[in-house]
Amino acid sequence: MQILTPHVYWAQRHAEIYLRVDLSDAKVRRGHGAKGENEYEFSLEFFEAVRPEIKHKSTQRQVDIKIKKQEERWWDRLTLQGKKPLFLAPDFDRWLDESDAEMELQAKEEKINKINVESRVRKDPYLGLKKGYLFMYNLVQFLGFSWIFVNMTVRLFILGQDSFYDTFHTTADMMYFCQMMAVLEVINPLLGLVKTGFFPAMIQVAGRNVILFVIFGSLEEMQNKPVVFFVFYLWSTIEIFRYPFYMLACISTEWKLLTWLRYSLWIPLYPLGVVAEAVAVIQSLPIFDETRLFSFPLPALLGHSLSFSYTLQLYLVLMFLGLFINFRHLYKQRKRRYRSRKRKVQ
Ligand SMILES: CCCCCCCCCCCCC[C@@H](O)CC(=O)SCCNC(=O)CCNC(=O)[C@H](O)C(C)(C)COP(=O)(O)OP(=O)(O)OC[C@H]1O[C@@H](n2cnc3c(N)ncnc32)[C@H](O)[C@@H]1OP(=O)(O)O
Repeated sequence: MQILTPHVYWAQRHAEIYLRVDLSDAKVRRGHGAKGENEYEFSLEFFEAVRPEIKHKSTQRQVDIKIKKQEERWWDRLTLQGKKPLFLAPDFDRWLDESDAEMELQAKEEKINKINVESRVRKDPYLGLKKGYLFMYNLVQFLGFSWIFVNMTVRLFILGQDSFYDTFHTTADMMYFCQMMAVLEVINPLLGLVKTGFFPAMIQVAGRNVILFVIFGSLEEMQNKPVVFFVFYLWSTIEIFRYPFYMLACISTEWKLLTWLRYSLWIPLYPLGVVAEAVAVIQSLPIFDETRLFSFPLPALLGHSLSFSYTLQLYLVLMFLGLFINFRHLYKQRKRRYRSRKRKVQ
């Protein structure tokens, strides 16, 4: 019995080669070809290296062979030699040109990504609970800061500059409540509930709480100073946009204007806030020196006690370091937000 060469049809993708051998009911080397039952054989020297594992499936009509390329790239032709063997032809049932194959690959990747995201989302049975908790937290903070903002604005319109002097007495309770709640913003990233970095949140919350509880809260002499007005007004101005932005994020909604305000208002407000807080710290230094509040007892040899104002002077340096860290963080968040949105639009 003579050994014949079967017709072989081929097509490729970036990662693999498909061969279709025109033999029906093929067993090893034997099959039913154009010239009847015979022994068939063919050999090909590929354009580039392929992996050793080869998959093949023999059906009543043909033998399908799938070979993986060593390197995932598009080949100019199937064989190393430029001249195509006579028994070889394109498999038009599977044929795709390079750009179509790329599109097919992209569609496959997108499908896989979608399935991955869906399965990840489905895997978290507490997602609804987490979103519900975050939504409620943001709502409460939004209402709290809105109350402070509206109260201060109305009083400013009615009383003018006189309203500067009793900001603390009219709004401090609500500010205490909101800033105590804000401690959750440090805990949330630790629990993996939000993607926020732990340090930026810690700097923000600790920084504000030092001003609120230590400087304003513990020194009555500070409570009727106009600086309280500026600090509270700057804090609440950003928060009445930041919290609704988070609330919408919890229900996968976005308002462009709100997003823009959340990621832009901090540019003037943050440095102004730090300057206002620094003024409050500087104004409190002589009061701490005078009252000796929180002063650190020293051995008699070294003097009476070390005034808390020295700690606050060190804190002033930390404040500007904190400003630098958080300014950089917010700048990166802004860039990330607008870069990823631009990519989605393309
Ligand atoms: C005793 C030790 C003391 C040590 C400290 C010493 C240094 C002190 C220096 C302090 C200086 C502070 C000055 C400051 O008080 C002055 C002012 O505040 S002035 C007013 C202006 N201020 C601002 O604009 C800052 C406002 N604050 C913030 O923006 C945040 O607190 C901050 C942590 C700084 C940044 O926020 P974040 O990292 O969360 O950025 P994103 O908003 O982009 O959020 C990231 C993703 O997480 C999702 N997320 C976050 N939180 C929530 C939430 N509560 N609910 C739902 N989702 C949330 C958010 O949607 C983002 O998700 P995605 O990326 O998918 O969009």
